Amino acid sequence: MAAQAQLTVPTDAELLQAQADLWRHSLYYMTSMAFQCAVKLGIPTTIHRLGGAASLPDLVTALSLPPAKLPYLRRIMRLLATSGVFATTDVDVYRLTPISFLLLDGVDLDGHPSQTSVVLAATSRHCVEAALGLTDWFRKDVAGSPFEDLHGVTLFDGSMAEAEPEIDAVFNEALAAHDNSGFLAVLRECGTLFQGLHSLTDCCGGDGTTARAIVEAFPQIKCTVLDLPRVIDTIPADGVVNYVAGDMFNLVPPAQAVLVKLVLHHWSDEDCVKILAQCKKAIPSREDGGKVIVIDIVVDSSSGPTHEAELLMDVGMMVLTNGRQRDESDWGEIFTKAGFTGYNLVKKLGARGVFEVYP
Ligand SMILES: C[S@@+](CC[C@H](N)C(=O)[O-])C[C@H]1O[C@@H](n2cnc3c(N)ncnc32)[C@H](O)[C@@H]1O
Repeated sequence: MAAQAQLTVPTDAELLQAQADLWRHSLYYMTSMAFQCAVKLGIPTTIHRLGGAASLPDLVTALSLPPAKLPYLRRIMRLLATSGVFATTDVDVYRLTPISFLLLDGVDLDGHPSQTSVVLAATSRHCVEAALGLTDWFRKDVAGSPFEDLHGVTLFDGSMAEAEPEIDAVFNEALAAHDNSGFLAVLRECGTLFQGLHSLTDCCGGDGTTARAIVEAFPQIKCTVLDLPRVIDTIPADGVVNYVAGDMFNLVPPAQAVLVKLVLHHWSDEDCVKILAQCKKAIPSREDGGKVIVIDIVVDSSSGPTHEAELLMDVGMMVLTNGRQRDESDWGEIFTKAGFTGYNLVKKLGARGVFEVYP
């Protein structure tokens, strides 16, 4: 008979704590919904307009809520303060934290655009219903994500624009806010990556926001943006950036460096290898200064509280797309398979890693 591992039954204290943890895990979505509610009510922007701190009666008045809702608002705000969305020092007075600073409408935070649309998209009925479909999806032999399986459309490929233009607009706004967030910090913290470059192709560069920021900081760099025709055809020529319509799986316009920012986490490993192989064809040898700059999430178990966010983003990718978040060794493997000789993880900024990858 196989030896049985000795079963240690948890103590009363451990089981009582476990029950509280079980409530927390089962009710995490209440935090997401309270967060969505605060964003939809405009609480961060209202606190900002009220001078950076607001009492509950101030909020009720400024938001034109029925006075009878004050005790309920207190309960939502208490939860969100415990989660770090707001800070509270005096009883019933709430202040902004870095999280709520990211949710201000019409306030320029120097390269950190408002993430309101990210919250609205991530907590939308479409995403929540896709996540509710995970169990069915696991039991079915289907290739697409739970989102595709449930809604019959793929995010960001144009198919949702036809089926549901309103929600497609919310998702596209969220994608732009997410992808544009923090790039000026990359230029400030990792500027040496771009110094000395004479040309750069931003692969999947969308409307050119990133490329224009690069040219503004490094005017000697001739920037080209590659994106699909349906994106490029809507961009007016600006005389700053060269816009090329095409398919990265076929050809990436040649340059000394290629930037691939927040693209690869949307794709499978096999597709990442194909995309990076095209990027490699676009650049000169390492001796001639050729390189690919990859900016993407790097899962890192030593990154403290950010690690949980990295894992949530990974499962989020699984529910919504065919992509995934990767740790450094996953990235290294993909770079090698695509034919690169080495890489340097130049810096980790929040959950994002900035890689220099050498041909
Ligand atoms: C996640 S966004 C990229 C974000 C952008 N790099 C940034 O940081 O702002 C994905 C972009 O890839 C483009 N795209 C998708 N498939 C493509 C393909 N096969 N060739 C070129 N661009 C593609 C989409 O049109 C979209 O603009």
